[in-house]
Amino acid sequence: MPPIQINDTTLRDGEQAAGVAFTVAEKVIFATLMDAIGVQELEVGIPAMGSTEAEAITEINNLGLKTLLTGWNRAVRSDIDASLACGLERVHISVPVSEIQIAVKFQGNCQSVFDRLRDTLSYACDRGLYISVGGEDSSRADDNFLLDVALAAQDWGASRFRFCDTVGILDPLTTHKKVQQLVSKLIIPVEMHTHNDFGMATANALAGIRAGATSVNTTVNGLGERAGNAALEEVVMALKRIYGINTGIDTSQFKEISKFVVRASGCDVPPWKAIVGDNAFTHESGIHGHGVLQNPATYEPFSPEEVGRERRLVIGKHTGKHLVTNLLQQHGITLNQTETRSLVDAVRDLSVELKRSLTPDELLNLIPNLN
Ligand SMILES: CC(=O)SCCNC(=O)CCNC(=O)[C@H](O)C(C)(C)COP(=O)(O)OP(=O)(O)OC[C@H]1O[C@@H](n2cnc3c(N)ncnc32)[C@H](O)[C@@H]1OP(=O)(O)O
Ligand SMILES: O=C(O)CCC(=O)C(=O)O
Repeated sequence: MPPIQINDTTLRDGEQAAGVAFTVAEKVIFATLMDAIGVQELEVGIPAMGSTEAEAITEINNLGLKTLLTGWNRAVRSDIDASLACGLERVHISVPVSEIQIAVKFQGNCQSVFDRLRDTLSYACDRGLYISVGGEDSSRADDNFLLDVALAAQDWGASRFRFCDTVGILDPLTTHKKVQQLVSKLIIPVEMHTHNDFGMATANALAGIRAGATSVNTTVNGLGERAGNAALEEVVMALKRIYGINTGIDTSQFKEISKFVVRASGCDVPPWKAIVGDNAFTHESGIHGHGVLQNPATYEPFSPEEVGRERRLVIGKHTGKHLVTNLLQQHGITLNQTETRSLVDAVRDLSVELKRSLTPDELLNLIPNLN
């Protein structure tokens, strides 16, 4: 498969998550962190939103980062002016392509999609900008209409077309079919933009890549509108580990960047969240512990260090004798078989009572001889 470009939109679609509002300083730090780990492109915000957003974008643009910076725009000339005022050299222009979106935005006038696109594309082209075009709600659009819009965008100077599953209604098989059709007819690259309303944002992003898309939108932790977007850490690790595609991104900083976004957004990630969740490399169950103690690959798809994590073995309701014995050995304690079995039973009872795993001290306190 060809190289894949990550175009992270935490600063645009990530921040559109209800209740999230990054400060200028947070946006600048985030962009610097993403640049440092080698993310190729950032959708850096919406210049037309006004002065604070424009200030953040301008400040990031002035840093001279290696990562490419793209501003999000409606098909409106004043939006392009706002992007230019921030010093951006790359703009993304979005047009609605489904019947329902065209109805609410352009009063059902499909010709308006082409007219506005042509107008803003020529306006941006005349100013020497790199232009990406997005088909908002591509997944619910008529396939022929979507293709006509994408071909028109290509003819009028767009350098990339974004396929958007705006309300996250696709599954990977349908995504593959739709994106393959688009890719086969276009010369310009196709970018995937997927939402997680049915929990398939990452899977659909990957399906689009399998179908020939060469760019993909992500957000850190999957932060984004409603149920969020395809998560940076999931897409990059799946590309690397499932398809053998190295994006060149330093994945060892994923946990640190995830923590930064948790703090800046005020949105925590659940313990079971892939890659960055607290439990992603934590083992408690007896059978898993028994396996991991001999060979971690029995229950880990890749090593935690690869994404800035550490393996944790904890004692709890599901723990068996091997894990308990291992922890006791670390404290220089050896029990016979009967004592170990009694201890495992006591661990189960206390875990149920406390409704959590036990600390090492709590485990040691259960040993009769130590009480
Ligand atoms: C699927 C997506 O994520 S799309 C991106 C969504 N992101 C955001 O909306 C976040 C930032 N948005 C904003 O700050 C504001 O919406 C602004 C600055 C862009 C516009 O603000 P306002 O002038 O107050 O308009 P408001 O937000 O109420 O309505 C949106 C307007 O944009 C128009 N519009 C929406 N999409 C497009 C488009 N792709 N091209 C052209 N016009 C569009 C709507 O028809 C409506 O037009 P109207 O002002 O003539 O009625
Ligand atoms: O870029 C576009 O056209 C819209 C992107 C978007 O946020 C979406 O469709 O959910």
